[in-house]
Amino acid sequence: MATDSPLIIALDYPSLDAALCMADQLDPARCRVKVGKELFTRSGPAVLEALHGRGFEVFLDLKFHDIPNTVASAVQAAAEQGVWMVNVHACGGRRMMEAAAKRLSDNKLSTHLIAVTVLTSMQADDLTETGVEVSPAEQVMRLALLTQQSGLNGVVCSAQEAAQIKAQCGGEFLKVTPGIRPSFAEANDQQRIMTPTDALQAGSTHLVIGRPVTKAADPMVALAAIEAELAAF
Ligand SMILES: O=C(O)c1cc(=O)[nH]c(=O)n1[C@@H]1O[C@H](COP(=O)(O)O)[C@@H](O)[C@H]1O
Repeated sequence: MATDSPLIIALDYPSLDAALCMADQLDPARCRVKVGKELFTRSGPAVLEALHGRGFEVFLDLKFHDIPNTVASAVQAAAEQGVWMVNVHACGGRRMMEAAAKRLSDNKLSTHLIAVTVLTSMQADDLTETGVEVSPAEQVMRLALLTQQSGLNGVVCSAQEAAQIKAQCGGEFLKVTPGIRPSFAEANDQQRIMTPTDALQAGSTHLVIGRPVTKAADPMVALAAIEAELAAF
């Protein structure tokens, strides 16, 4: 089922049962869901079948980063399982991203392909330790432009960088932003955060939200509070 909601709920659970227990409380008309490394490593493609069977559009977040042929083949495998979106790491470089995008278009696969720029858990000193001497905002912009030139549909970035990416890459280029923290939620391990409304105002096209909903005392109350905030936007 297609939805025009910007919300993507991260199903970061250690088992298929736990993930489906959450999914069964969600409405595919009101959000998409994200399957990440922990859940996919434990449950495999069965989780994709189960979520598709419930009508959800799925973002398969495995952040591929490898040589071009390996990443292109992994992206093709994901798309052939019908996922709505899949991602790679932009720091894998132009040839890796171009190979992945070409593999999708050669096979007429319409899955959205996006690239992670700088993880929302990172700050300037984390980048410095990896040899990147520019600020997170500069590095995100550099990788966003590279991603666009490589033919991908958008990036994962923090909402703090969404406005600049919108200005340079345009409104159609997807800005998928994790690190979303409603005022009632803790930051946890996220560093570059923003509230849902501020994120949309800044130009985010999709908001990835995990623990503020999934670890809330009542996940549905937390989700309703976020939806109410966005409805007023
Ligand atoms: O690619 C992602 O989805 C991602 C990229 C990034 O830079 N930061 C980030 O937090 N994520 C994912 O977004 C989700 C955020 O979850 P919460 O911090 O619980 O809201 C997690 O599943 C992360 O793996």
